[in-house]
Amino acid sequence: MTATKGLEGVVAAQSAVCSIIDGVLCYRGINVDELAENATFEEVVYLLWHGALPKRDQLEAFQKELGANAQIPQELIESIRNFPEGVHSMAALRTAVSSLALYDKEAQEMSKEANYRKSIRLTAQTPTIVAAYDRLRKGLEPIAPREEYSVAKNFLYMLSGEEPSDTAVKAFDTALILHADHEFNASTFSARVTVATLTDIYSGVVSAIGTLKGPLHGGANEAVATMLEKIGSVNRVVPYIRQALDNKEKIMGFGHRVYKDGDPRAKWLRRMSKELTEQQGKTELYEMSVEIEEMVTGEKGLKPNVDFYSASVYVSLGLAIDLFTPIFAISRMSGWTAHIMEQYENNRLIRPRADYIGPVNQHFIPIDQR
Ligand SMILES: CC(=O)SCCNC(=O)CCNC(=O)[C@H](O)C(C)(C)COP(=O)(O)OP(=O)(O)OC[C@H]1O[C@@H](n2cnc3c(N)ncnc32)[C@H](O)[C@@H]1OP(=O)(O)O
Ligand SMILES: O=C([O-])CC(=O)C(=O)O
Repeated sequence: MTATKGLEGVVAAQSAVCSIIDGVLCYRGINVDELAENATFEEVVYLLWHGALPKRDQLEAFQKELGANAQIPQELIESIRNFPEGVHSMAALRTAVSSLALYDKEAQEMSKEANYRKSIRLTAQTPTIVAAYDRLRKGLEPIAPREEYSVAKNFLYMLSGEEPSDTAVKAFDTALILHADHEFNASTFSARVTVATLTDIYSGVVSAIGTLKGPLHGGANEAVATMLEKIGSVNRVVPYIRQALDNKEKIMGFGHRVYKDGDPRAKWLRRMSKELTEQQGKTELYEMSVEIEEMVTGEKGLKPNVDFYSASVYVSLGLAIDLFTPIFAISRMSGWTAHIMEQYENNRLIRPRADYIGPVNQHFIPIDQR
């Protein structure tokens, strides 16, 4: 048995949720470019879960359902209030989402209908958790979600308590669409491996959150923002990137396991980054990003992935850097749950083999003879 390192190119299962074929990303067969241009995040979530876009009345009912399920239990708010100071934002999210299961009477209920209801609650409550966490750590009281607001508007509203601008809501909504699903990425795969044991949906999404946290995956958007902060100005880009490349360091936000010719989501975020940084008078952020792209693509042939320009988009929206990966999770919760429901529908335990390379024919040696 020989192993394929990192399972590169291995087709692990069939799925009808999301495809990447010849560098084109589709959700349920619809090009993500069309969705980013025309859809709302709620329509995309419906599409991922139901396999087709909602009709008007279905969408209205769906939006209502999400709005009505966005509240989180007061016990959870008190628990987040008591989290130790300075904990990692993704550790906080992982624990908080895991705790949701403790207050959900249906947590262990495995019917298709119950898993759908839990997917609604998870997708509606995750933004509320992230906003509550951000306010509580600042010594502020959480702001209750408004039932009539979209997921994007509600989240921005719950962070500040102020009505977000239409531009901010639109940009954030598009970012949520672009991050919603991505075939068998690492976090989705861990969710599927987890639930393939027929454990509950909460266990699946908690595995996924832990996986998304890493800097080679979702954690890269925070790492990009930290790099932009460290670089500080356009004229420092070349020496900074030069040194990083010479030291064989990875430049965060570049490269991809599947896309070798560029991530189709990056062009959207690049455009949004240009527009928003101009509006916010933070054009240097965009200029630095473009300069980094030119250098990394020019020297290494590596193209920006979804995490690269999302960093300057989120900075322009005034979001705290360590919320960037939790924001990714807010969106990806829809994809994780779509995949989990698909896995339950046609389940088989996921259990590959290892190519053993350790010692053989070893024997137990009594402790005083070792
Ligand atoms: C939402 C997402 O998860 S998108 C990805 C987010 N992650 C990042 O942006 C982190 C930076 N990028 C990377 O680490 C990688 O490109 C990954 C993890 C995305 C893909 O990894 P893999 O498919 O395993 O590629 P791998 O890490 O083997 O890279 C292949 C070669 O390109 C180089 N390389 C890949 N990405 C980068 C990078 N960002 N900067 C510098 N060099 C890189 C590697 O060093 C390696 O070079 P070598 O062959 O000389 O050793
Ligand atoms: O697919 C991947 O490997 C990572 C990625 O881009 C995503 O999860 O959006």
